[in-house]
Amino acid sequence: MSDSPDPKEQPAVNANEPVLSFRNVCLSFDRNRVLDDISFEICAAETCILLGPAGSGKSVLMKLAEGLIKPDSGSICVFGQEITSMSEHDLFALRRRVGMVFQESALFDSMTVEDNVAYRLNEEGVDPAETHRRVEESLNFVLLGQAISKFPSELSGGMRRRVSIARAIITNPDLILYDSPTGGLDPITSTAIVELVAKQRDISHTTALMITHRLQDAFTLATHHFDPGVDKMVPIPNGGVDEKTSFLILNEGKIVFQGSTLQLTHSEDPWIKSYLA
Ligand SMILES: Nc1ncnc2c1ncn2[C@@H]1O[C@H](COP(=O)(O)OP(=O)(O)OP(=O)(O)O)[C@@H](O)[C@H]1O
Repeated sequence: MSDSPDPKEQPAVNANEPVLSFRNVCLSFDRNRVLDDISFEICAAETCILLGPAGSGKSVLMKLAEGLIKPDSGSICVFGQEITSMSEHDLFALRRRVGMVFQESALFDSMTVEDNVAYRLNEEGVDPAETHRRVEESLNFVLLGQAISKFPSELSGGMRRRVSIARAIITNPDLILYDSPTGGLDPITSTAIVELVAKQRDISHTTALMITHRLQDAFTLATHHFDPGVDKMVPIPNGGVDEKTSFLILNEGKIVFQGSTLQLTHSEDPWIKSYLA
């Protein structure tokens, strides 16, 4: 057992400090530098969209944020706590405050949708009636209440992605890490998933880091709001953008852009212009 305090018992999110921060983070595999001097921060209620060509280091950056791998140098703080030197026990406790949506949904095929979504609550020993209520609430949030008794193999790719989001939000996380939540989905299904990301951002104001390979999804998220009145995502009027959504772009392990949607669309940098073209 560790002497350090249980992160779950600490104050939810201090609005004055970043929820996630990287400072001068470097990582090499076999002398091949895959992340080079990465520094950025995401504050409470902000959504950071992580873009970049294949192999630019997006997934590695997310694995570092989850504490699954350690950097060679630099500092990574989650909820103000340095995680690069944290024990597995403390990381485990800290991850209870983080929702993760993995690239391929990563559902347990032998479990029903209900058991998949309930997984973390069951691990924490939450009362079964309370767990069932929260599973229903999470599944209703992702518009999948009718699938509660099904198995993952009975669901479409888009439905599995919804279940994955329901599983990530059931603990009311303070940070959500979305690793390519629309990867492999057709454009219409992708937009439905982006709508859920917007819904979580605009209703629960959860801090988020989202990798996407699809520029269209990134800009849809940046230019739309979820409107609870009509229960769907709508364009922000007058060509507006969401002020809490920003972009981070990697290329060959380096940050080549960091800033707002408007800064991105007005960038004069030749590489950025050709990447967005
Ligand atoms: N465990 C590993 N061992 C060695 N090299 C690795 C390892 N994981 C990632 N890499 C290398 O690190 C680089 C960045 O990989 P990463 O998966 O982060 O890219 P990415 O931007 O997420 O790509 P994609 O868009 O294709 O998912 C790649 O060159 C990759 O081959």
